Amino acid sequence: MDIEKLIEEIKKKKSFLCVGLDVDLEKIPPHLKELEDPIFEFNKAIIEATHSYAVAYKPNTAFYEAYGIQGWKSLERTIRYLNTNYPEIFTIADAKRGDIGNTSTRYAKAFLEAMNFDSITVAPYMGKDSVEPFLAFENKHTILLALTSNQGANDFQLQETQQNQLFEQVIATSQKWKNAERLMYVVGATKAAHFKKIRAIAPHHFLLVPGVGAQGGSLKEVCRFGLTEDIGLLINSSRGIIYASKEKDFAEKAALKAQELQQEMAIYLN
Ligand SMILES: O=c1ccn([C@@H]2O[C@H](COP(=O)(O)O)[C@@H](O)[C@H]2O)c(=O)[nH]1
Repeated sequence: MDIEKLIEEIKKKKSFLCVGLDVDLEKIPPHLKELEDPIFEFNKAIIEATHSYAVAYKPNTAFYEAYGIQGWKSLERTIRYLNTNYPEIFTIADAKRGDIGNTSTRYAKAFLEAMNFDSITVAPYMGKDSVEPFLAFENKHTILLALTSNQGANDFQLQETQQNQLFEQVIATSQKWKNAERLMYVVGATKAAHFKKIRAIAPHHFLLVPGVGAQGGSLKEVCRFGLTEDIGLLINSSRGIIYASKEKDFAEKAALKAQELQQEMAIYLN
């Protein structure tokens, strides 16, 4: 999907919400567990209930890989369902890959070609030649981990180097790489204090922002400096939406949570 289509969808829905599909069989309603593919059935119900409030879906691959071959099958059915029924919705494989170039190409093929996701999250630690194979895929997007939402971001990303903090170098340097126009960045909502600085280095790039909801990040604080003329934000909430209820009304309750966030977003878009 090209970026203009994503922006068009955001404007149409007045939403820059990304719903995280992090399915844990221990948290889904018991009646679904009797079905042949409970993970897919759960996702399908969540997608049907929330798609009018969301412009993106982000399955974190760990939640599927944890169930072996059956998990991969559920992930494949989920992405196929989205691509078939809602091709206007942006899809993110939150896989956090990255390796020597030769191997990165295979990761890129797996998620961007075979599974046909619109984008994939990538770790920047191995540098340019580990990221460029992802950027080579036309009409696809690479979302580089810049400043993550967890406490451990202090260990490396927020370390002062001679000129600035390490995450700032990641953002500044990666913009010089080939096909950097297809680059986005992950920045945690829990790091709202850094958004002004980030926008000074990356004024136009889209930021994927996890950490609203279960991790306590503030949508309002993120929007204060994060929003751009072309919106430039995708705000993810996973547990806060998909586990709003663990009973039979789970999809209904998820829709209410998604709508709540969408309505707040519509205010900031005005
Ligand atoms: O910095 C990061 C990068 C990725 N994530 C992922 O986003 C979701 C957040 O889930 P919630 O349930 O809304 O907390 C999850 O898949 C994380 O692995 C992140 O949280 N922070």
